[in-house]
Amino acid sequence: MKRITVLGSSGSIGKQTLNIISKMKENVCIEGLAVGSNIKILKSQIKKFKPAAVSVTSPSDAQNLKKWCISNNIKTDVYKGNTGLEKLTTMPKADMILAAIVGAAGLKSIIAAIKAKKDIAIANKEAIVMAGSYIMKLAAENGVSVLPVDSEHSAIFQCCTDEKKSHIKRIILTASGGPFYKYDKDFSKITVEQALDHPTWKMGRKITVDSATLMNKGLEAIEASVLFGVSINKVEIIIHPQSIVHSMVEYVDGSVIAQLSNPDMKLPIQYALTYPERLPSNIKPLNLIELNKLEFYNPDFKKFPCLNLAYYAAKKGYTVPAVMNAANETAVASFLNREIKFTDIAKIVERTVKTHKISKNTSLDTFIEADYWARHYAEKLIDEI
Ligand SMILES: NC(=O)C1=CN([C@@H]2O[C@H](COP(=O)(O)OP(=O)(O)OC[C@H]3O[C@@H](n4cnc5c(N)ncnc54)[C@H](OP(=O)(O)O)[C@@H]3O)[C@@H](O)[C@H]2O)C=CC1
Ligand SMILES: CC(=O)[C@@H](O)[C@H](O)COP(=O)(O)O
Ligand SMILES: [Mn+2]
Repeated sequence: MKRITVLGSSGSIGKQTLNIISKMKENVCIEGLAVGSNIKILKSQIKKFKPAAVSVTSPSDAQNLKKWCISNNIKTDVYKGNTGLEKLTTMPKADMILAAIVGAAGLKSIIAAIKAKKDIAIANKEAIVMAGSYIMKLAAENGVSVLPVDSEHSAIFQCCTDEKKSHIKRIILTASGGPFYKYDKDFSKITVEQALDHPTWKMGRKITVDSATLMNKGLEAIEASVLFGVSINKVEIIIHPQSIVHSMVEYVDGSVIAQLSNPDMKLPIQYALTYPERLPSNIKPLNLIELNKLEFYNPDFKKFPCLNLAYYAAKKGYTVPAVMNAANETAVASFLNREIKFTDIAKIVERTVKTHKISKNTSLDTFIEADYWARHYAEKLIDEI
């Protein structure tokens, strides 16, 4: 029996993870759950999964939840704040942490989990972009596996089993293109509702906006380079509107290996949970005849400047990806609050990245300081708009 702690259990990935686990009771069970402030969803998850402990952000939420557990005769411990999140993450009985907190907010819990020698199923791509080199080094030192949950990276992982890195010629990362790939109207007038209308995936709000700007694919290119130890120059992006081919790996002999399925995050989540086993799943079987055609196009780097920014950040390295990520998180939150235009997102990220003075120190504190600086700088730019 594998014992899993799910960080971000009230989110899109978190809820799908619990859905899968509820159908795999003989193989996997829940040890801990963490949310930010969505106590309503957490209460229903506590009732169903009876975790040993949970964690929430605010002290008052934690206090009320403790009372609720006592009055419902539930023996779940309740932790609070960042220290509570780390305590939950390092609970001795957990075998694996599923990291699905959105944004840099998830970084410290991932570090704590690795130090406690927990395997990581990682959805939280922002943490990898921010401090990927540090995370991977720490994982290697602690003998910890970092298993991808992101659909493209799960695909690449499945296309790479038992292959030498030197055999990889390039990674071909597929992108749906988001809602605006063929959009020919004024991008500055794009509304929040339009940006949240993703053509193939139903996800949290932040990643959905990233898919619309194609920053998601930029983050994923960096994520692929870090997770698979491959130069960013070997990571290429290709638009594939059907989201059936989740990514491909081309080898030096010209062989290209791809992983296909209908778009459903339950598959990569389940694979990360059960790896190296494969268990049956209830995802819709792939019917290529019914699908009829799979299309592939070049990405438009002019229309989607975030793609260029991500490659620029990856090539500069050191603190630049952390700065780009933090500026993007700040700008996307501001767009979602209807404070800035869709096109301001890339502008704010670019100005923040280009103003930043790179630090070549690779300590965790350096990445955290770069993230902090970038958030403040981006906020200043937003105030000036
Ligand atoms: N959704 C998807 O299909 C995919 C997502 N990913 C990645 O997975 C991650 C999660 O995405 P998604 O599930 O869509 O996001 P959601 O916005 O749906 O969920 C985010 C989760 O993070 C929690 N959270 C946010 N801040 C904190 C905090 N400070 N402390 C504790 N918990 C916090 C939220 O809790 P609360 O609800 O209480 O605020 C919620 O449970 C992202 O990094 C995303 O890029 C990758 C591939 C696919
Ligand atoms: C499901 C998943 O992995 C997302 O990251 C997805 O890739 C988003 O779609 P885009 O290809 O539009 O960014
Ligand atoms: Mn993805």
